[in-house]
Amino acid sequence: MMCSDVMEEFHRQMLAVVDKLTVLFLAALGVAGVEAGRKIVETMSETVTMHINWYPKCPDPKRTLGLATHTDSGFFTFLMQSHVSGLQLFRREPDRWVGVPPGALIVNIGDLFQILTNGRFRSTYHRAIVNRDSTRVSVAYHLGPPADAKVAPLREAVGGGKPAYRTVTWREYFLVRKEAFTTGGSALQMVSLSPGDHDDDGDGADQISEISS
Ligand SMILES: O=C(O)CCC(=O)C(=O)O
Ligand SMILES: [Fe+2]
Repeated sequence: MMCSDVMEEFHRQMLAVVDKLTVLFLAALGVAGVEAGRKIVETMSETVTMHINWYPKCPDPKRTLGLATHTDSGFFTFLMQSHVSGLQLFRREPDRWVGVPPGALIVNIGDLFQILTNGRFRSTYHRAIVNRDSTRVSVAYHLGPPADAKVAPLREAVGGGKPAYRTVTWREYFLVRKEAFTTGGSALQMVSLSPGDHDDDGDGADQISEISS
């Protein structure tokens, strides 16, 4: 079997999982009917990118990172990793880094899904550390909308309240993230409709990186 065949088969299988999972996420938010959910899922899986990350071993792992602290910007990411651990998730109360057991299949919520669900599902800060003795491989399957599709909080997620975020396209949101990256701010706060109210939208990756594991 050629590599492209394997990737296509993987993609086909992943879309089936995405379909099931998204319908469940949306049902939890009260999006009426499977059909309405399916429509959103279709938009959701229009931009798929797959990253294969390879982390070389490092003689002094404390002095570097394999992948710096970030949230994924799209809707969500499925992350598979080899038997070598390295992925860490940022958790609050108390602020700390939590290691993910090797071999676990991770589903990371991205920023656009946080916007779509009006903050009911929250994106996760994560990073990858390197290993002294072993190289590590991970496969990230990122899902997002077409670059110019408008993403706004779903009516069902807003309920009787107010939308917490303004409408953005992914293309536009990339620029906001770039600005946040250079200023050390939080991109989600920058598209928030009431910035002061979202303290848990993150302090920006720079500050979080300071917190030791
Ligand atoms: O290698 C990992 O475990 C993390 C990869 C990741 O966060 C990404 O590709 O966005
Ligand atoms: Fe990531």
